[in-house]
Amino acid sequence: MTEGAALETEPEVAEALFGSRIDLARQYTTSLARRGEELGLIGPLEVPRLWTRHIVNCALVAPLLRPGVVGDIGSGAGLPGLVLAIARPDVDFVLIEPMERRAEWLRAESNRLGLENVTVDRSRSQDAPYAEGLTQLTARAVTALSKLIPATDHLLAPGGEMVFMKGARIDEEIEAASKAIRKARLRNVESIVLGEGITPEITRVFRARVD
Ligand SMILES: C[S@@+](CC[C@H](N)C(=O)[O-])C[C@H]1O[C@@H](n2cnc3c(N)ncnc32)[C@H](O)[C@@H]1O
Repeated sequence: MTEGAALETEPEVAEALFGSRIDLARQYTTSLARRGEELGLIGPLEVPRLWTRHIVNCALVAPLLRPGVVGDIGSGAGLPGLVLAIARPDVDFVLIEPMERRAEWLRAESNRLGLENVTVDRSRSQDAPYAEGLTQLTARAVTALSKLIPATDHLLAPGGEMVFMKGARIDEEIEAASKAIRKARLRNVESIVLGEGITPEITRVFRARVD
């Protein structure tokens, strides 16, 4: 058994989320558990709860993605970008991360895992031009919606979607971002809860569409 598998607390949930890609998810988890703290990617308290709080929590977003190119803003350790790229080999991912050491980790990990659907762009979202536009954007723990929306809306193609993971105060954040939401002309704004009754670490998502 790998260290990643040893950290798994809900094997049946993991298999439902990752299917035949479960071994890749285990390899990534093992690697993050071994090297994440030393590389400053995760705090020491996160290792024992890596699987539930981070891997499963991110993988719950996978069913919301559609074929196309997803930009993951501020991927850091690869959360949610690498987890989603493992769960959804039918979707292409651009991991947009400005910090050199983190971008290096993301490149090395995606190569090691053989993820052909991942490219890494070492830049800030504000400086990352995608002429054809991205289909969807994901982000987790980057910044408040009131700042994240104006820093990312230019990256989306018409009809593209923001799918941002948020904490328990999501509704307050949406309220505080009302001006940014109007300015970016976001439509179908909603807050979604994923994983209820499946895992203790539910995931909250802000989803909205651009015209
Ligand atoms: C707190 S970490 C979260 C990392 C990861 N998403 C997670 O959930 O563990 C925030 C990350 O956002 C990145 N970041 C900050 N500002 C950014 C920007 N303007 N564009 C893209 N990434 C940014 C940081 O370099 C950092 O890796």
